[in-house]
Formats: sequence, C-alpha cells, structure tokens
Amino acid sequence: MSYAKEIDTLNQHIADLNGNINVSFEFFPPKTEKMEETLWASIHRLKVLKPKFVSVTYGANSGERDRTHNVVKSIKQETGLEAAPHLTGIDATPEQLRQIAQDYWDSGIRRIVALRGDVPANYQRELFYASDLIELLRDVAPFDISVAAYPEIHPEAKSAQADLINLKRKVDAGANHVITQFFFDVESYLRFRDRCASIGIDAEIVPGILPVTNFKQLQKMSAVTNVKIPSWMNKMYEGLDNDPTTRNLVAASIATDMVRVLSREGVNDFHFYTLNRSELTYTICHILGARPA
Ligand SMILES: NC(=O)C1=CN([C@@H]2O[C@H](COP(=O)(O)OP(=O)(O)OC[C@H]3O[C@@H](n4cnc5c(N)ncnc54)[C@H](O)[C@@H]3O)[C@@H](O)[C@H]2O)C=CC1
Ligand SMILES: Nc1nc(=O)c2c([nH]1)NC[C@@H]1CN(c3ccc(C(=O)N[C@@H](CCC(=O)O)C(=O)O)cc3)CN21
Repeated sequence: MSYAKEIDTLNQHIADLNGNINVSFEFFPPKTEKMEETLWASIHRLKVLKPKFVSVTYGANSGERDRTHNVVKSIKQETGLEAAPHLTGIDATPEQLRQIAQDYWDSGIRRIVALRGDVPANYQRELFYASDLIELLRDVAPFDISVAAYPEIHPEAKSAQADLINLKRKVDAGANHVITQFFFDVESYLRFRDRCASIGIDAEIVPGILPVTNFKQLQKMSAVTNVKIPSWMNKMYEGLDNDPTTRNLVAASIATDMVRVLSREGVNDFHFYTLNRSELTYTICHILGARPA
C-alpha cells in the first residue's frame, strides 16, 4: 500500500469508529495556587469527553497522600466523574494502607491505581510490591484495580520475562485494568501486547500516552524509566527550547501519529498523562473521534 493510501486508511478507520473509544486522564495534585487553577481549568475542559475515569497520582509521603485524596474527592463532587487515587506501597505500613483503602471505600471510591511506587534514595524499608498491595486491597473491598505495565521493561526488573510474570501476578491477584508506561516506539507496545496475550493476561493493555511538551524533562524521565526516545524525536525538538508554541504543535503531531496507528491495531482504550494540561489531550482525543456529549 502506498503511504498516501495508508494515511487515508488510518483516518478512515477512526472515522468509522465514530468516537467509540474509552479514554482516561491522569492528573497530579497541584503544589501552588497557579497550578491549582490550571488543573481545574483542565478538568472542566476535559470532562465533556466523558472519560471512563480520571486518576490522581501521589508521591511518597503522607502529606501528598492527603492532597491526592482531596483532589479525588473534589473531582467527584464537582464533576461527577469517577476519580481513582493512585496508591503506593512506599512509606506506609500494611496496616496504614488497609486503613487508607477502607477510608477510600467508605467515601465511595471504587477504583484504585495500585503501584509499588518510585523508591526514594536511601529508602530503608522492605519493598511492598504492587502485587502485595493488590492482595491487601482485595482483602479490604472489591475495588476495580488498575496497575502499571512496562512495554520496554521496568528498570529494576531482573529480565523481560520476570517483568511480564510480575504483571501476570498482578492480574492474577485481582487487577482488572492495565495501563502502560509511556512509550514512543509503537512496535515495542504491540510486541508487548502480544507477549501479554501469550502468557494468558486477558485484561486490556491500555497504552499510556504522554504528549511531550517538555522535551528536556522527558530526556531526564526517560533515563530513569528505561523508555527509549527514538533518534528522530531528538531531531523534532531541535531548536525548540525557547519555543513552547511550536513544541506543543510538534507534541500533538507525534502523539496523533501514535494513536492513529494504535487505533488501527485495534486499540480502543487510551490513558493520557495530561500533566494537568488539557490542550494536547483534548486535541488528540478529538482526532480520535471523541466529542463532547
Ligand atoms: N502513574 C502510573 O500510571 C505509572 C507509574 N509508574 C511508577 O513506576 C513505579 C513502579 O511501580 P509498579 O509498576 O507498581 O511496581 P511493581 O511492584 O509492579 O514492580 C516494580 C519492580 O519490581 C519488580 N518486582 C515486582 N515484584 C517483585 C518481587 N516479588 N520480587 C522482586 N522483584 C519484583 C518488577 O519486575 C519491577 O521491576 C511506581 O513508582 C509507579 O509510580 C510507572 C508507570 C505508570
Ligand atoms: N517511574 C515513573 N514514575 C511516575 O511518576 C510516572 C511514570 N513512571 N510513568 C507514568 C507517569 C508519567 N509521569 C510523568 C511524566 C512526565 C512528567 C514531566 O515531564 N513533568 C514536567 C512538567 C511538564 C509540564 O508541566 O508540562 C516536570 O518538569 O516535572 C512528569 C510525570 C508520572 N508517572
């Protein structure tokens, strides 16, 4: 097929889907008043796209956990959207985690993104893995549980196979929704999805899409997360360090190409790492056919 014909086919495929996709959006608790405004403007802008749920991240300390809870509560109250807190096994005892989970359940929260969490430097405690957390949550209440997966392998995993088995363990422990680490090499996602299917992971492997507006920060992130930045991407962001407008348009272009191909490969669910902004995510969802209800 010619490239021109391929592009036409990709776009027609999306048109034929008629907006029949599921999206979810990830936010983080704001640290300043200005960031708080940005967050809420984004939530209100994106809510009309009827996400299946939104999630709110959390860092490894109890102050942050309260912030996560407050944002989740406010989103539920102000928008009626399902809001899922991230919960990690870092810096809390199993007893504390049980209490937190019970409090979440009692306040009407039905979905949790269960993670081990990033391990802080000089962390002394024994690690409480995501699979341990899932077992604990299952014991508290019948939550819907989302977990993380790594198409390009988690940096601390002993091997690709060990990492895959860990994901299987998480699903077997009761996770029913899988979100991937962000990636830019679509082939690596597709291979990973095949490998998940081949070991009997039957949950949807939802791609995590990161529209890259801050390329410098991404370079740092990708070094610690083991995510490959294709060399063409370095070229794309060349000369844009002081040009946020063009960076935004480039970010939309890259992410749009990705979701077009993913859609053609049968992906109907997309999770967006919004970084509390709405513009890019809204545009990409629009191109995927999502429309205000
Ligand atoms: N916000 C999000 O959706 C995402 C967050 N992350 C972050 O990545 C970090 C890792 O969290 P998870 O993926 O939930 O961790 P996890 O517990 O599933 O795995 C963490 C690492 O430990 C290994 N591992 C798991 N169980 C083990 C065991 N029993 N013995 C030895 N090794 C074991 C895994 O292969 C992996 O390398 C978290 O900080 C999370 O916040 C990563 C991707 C997406
Ligand atoms: N290991 C790991 N830890 C995480 O917390 C994490 C993941 N992976 N993967 C999935 C999401 C993606 N996360 C991200 C991704 C990018 C930025 C980032 O570029 N932050 C910029 C701000 C950019 C902006 O505001 O536009 C920064 O300067 O921190 C932050 C968190 C958080 N999540």
